[in-house]
Formats: sequence, C-alpha cells, structure tokens
Amino acid sequence: MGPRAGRNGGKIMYQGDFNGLVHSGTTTGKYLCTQTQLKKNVRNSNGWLSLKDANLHNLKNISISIPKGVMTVVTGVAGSGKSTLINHVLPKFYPETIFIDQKPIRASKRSNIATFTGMFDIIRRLFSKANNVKPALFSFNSQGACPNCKGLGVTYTDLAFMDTVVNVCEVCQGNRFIDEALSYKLHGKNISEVLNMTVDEALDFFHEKEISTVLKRLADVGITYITLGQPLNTLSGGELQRIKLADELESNGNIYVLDEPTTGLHMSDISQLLKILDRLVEQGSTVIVIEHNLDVISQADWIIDLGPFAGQNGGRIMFEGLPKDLINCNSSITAQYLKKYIK
Ligand SMILES: Nc1ncnc2c1ncn2[C@@H]1O[C@H](COP(=O)(O)OP(=O)(O)OP(=O)(O)O)[C@@H](O)[C@H]1O
Repeated sequence: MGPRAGRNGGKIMYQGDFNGLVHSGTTTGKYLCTQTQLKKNVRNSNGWLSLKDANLHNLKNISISIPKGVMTVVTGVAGSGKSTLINHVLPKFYPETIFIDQKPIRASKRSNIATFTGMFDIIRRLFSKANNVKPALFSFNSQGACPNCKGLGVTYTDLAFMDTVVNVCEVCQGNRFIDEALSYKLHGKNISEVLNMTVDEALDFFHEKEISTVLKRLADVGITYITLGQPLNTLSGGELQRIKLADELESNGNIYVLDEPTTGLHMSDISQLLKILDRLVEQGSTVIVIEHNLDVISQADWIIDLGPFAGQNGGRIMFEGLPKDLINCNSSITAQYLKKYIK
C-alpha cells in the first residue's frame, strides 16, 4: 500500500509474489534490494553512564558503562534482560532519562497535534486578534464548542454488549464549533478549516514564527500529512513516536531511551527514524535503543549484547563495544546474525 502515508496513501502499489515485489520499483521493493552495511564512521563518546551491580530480574550482578553523546544499541534474544537493564536499572542511576515510546500520549478524544504542541493557543489568539473577540470562542473545549457534541465533532452511542456507535454530529456536521465561531476568519479561513489543514498546508498558511517553528519540527520527523485537528487517539504508534520525538528536536544533553522503536514501521520509516535519532545525537544527547532490527543495529556507534539465552539463562553481558568488533565475538548469537546479513 502507498505511495506515502495518510491522505497520500491508501493505494495498492503492487500485488503479486515476492520476487515481483523486489523488482517492482515501489518503496518496499527498493528497500528489499538494499544490502545493510555496518556504519563505518562511529562517533566518539564524550563521557560514560555507569551502572553497577545490577541484579534485578535475571541480571547477573552486572556492571556496565554506556557511552554518552552517541547511539548505543542494546541487543540480545527475547528475555535476555535488555528491558530490565535499560528501562528499570538505568533510571535508578539516571532518573533524568527520557523514554520515547509508541504508547498513546493522552487518551483524551479532544487532544490533537495542535493542542499537544501548544500551537492551538497561538492560533486562537491570532483569530481573536484578527476579529476582536475572545480567544475562548475558538476553543472546542469551551465557549466555541457545538453544544450537541460538546466540541467532539462526533456523538457516541453506547449499545449494551456491542461496540459504541460513533456518528458525525448532525448539528455541526463534524466541524465542532458553533456558527458564531465559524463566522470569523483568519486570512480567509475559519477555525474549522484551519484544523482541517495538513501540517504541510499549515506551513504555507502560517508565517508567524511561533507556529512555523512547531510545524517545521513536525515536518522534520515526517508528520507532514496529518491534519492539525486529527485526534491523537487515532494516530498510529509510529506517528505518536515521531510526534514525541518532534517535541525533543531542539533539546540537547538529554538521555533518551527507545525500546524497540521500529515495531510496526516500514523500512523507509526506519531510515527516517534513524535520521531523527542521529539529529538528537548530533545535538549532544545520548540515545540508547533496544532493538532486534539489523538496520538499526548496523547504525550503532556502540553495542551492548545481553545473553546468552533467555530468563535465568540470560542476564549476562556477552559483548560491549564497537559494532565491527561484535562480528568477531563467537559467544554472541547476535554476532552470528550480523555476520550473515550485514556486509
Ligand atoms: N517484573 C518481573 N518479575 C520477574 N521477572 C521478570 C519481570 N520482568 C521481566 N522478568 C523476567 O526477566 C527476564 C528478562 O526480561 P526482559 O523484559 O528484561 O527481557 P528483554 O531482553 O527485554 O526481552 P524482549 O526482547 O522480549 O523485550 C525474563 O525472563 C522475564 O521473564
């Protein structure tokens, strides 16, 4: 399916056998043709995070140093202790660690990209100033809300023993606002039309620095095609992860952890994710990724491999060091796979 995401997707790009897909010229086909290579120029660390005597769950009293200012990938078979070490032990030593995951941001049906990024407050102020009325009139959470759907744009009908039925609000026709709010315009568009703009369209529409900076960050992580008003609870895990990363793009000196961030991502999404992680590192942050995906492992500056097996048969450090040296580590299962699949 493709060719891209959101409104720009939804078309069948190819159907047939695997061989045909490889030669189809589609984005998926092109990625299947490319051979993964180990990163040649790894970055140097600018310090170390030190974890001592970790014995939680299956960890065998291990002590380890994780390089700062580079991307470390933590590998090992399922159940070897990766999450225990990085998600549970690391924050005990470094509570400032920031976890970026694919989980819902806020379950609220009312949150969207515009509210989450703080852009909506600025947009409401612009509407207010242009029309000399209160900003609250342009809020679907208060004064401007359609009274029938309470600003949700849809109504929910609970049916016993069946899924809730969702209908477009018959009063506002899904645009969430009362008529008075919709009668006011900013550069020729009403507030509902603005929320229906994609990030790309909004970048053309808004020239105010406060808004375009936020929009640019979203575009940088590939969120160009989502409308400002799309509820956060309808975004995919990969999209949520990118929105969280967009929020961090200007930060530096932080410690970020991502636990299997490639889950559910297409190969082209993975290369975009790697570019974002690189940008965080270039800005002076430390990135630690727990991953099984060879495309990510191959781009590490430093690798920590746990094993040898799962549960009580795991919890030991099999390897820590540069990716090129892992290849020669005979006791590591990860090394055997790296040798097979990576040039
Ligand atoms: N809360 C817990 N209590 C007891 N044992 C646990 C707990 N959490 C994890 N374990 C065990 O510790 C071991 C390591 O689990 P962990 O989740 O760290 O593995 P992992 O390498 O991250 O695996 P995966 O790749 O499947 O996520 C496993 O045997 C697991 O069953």
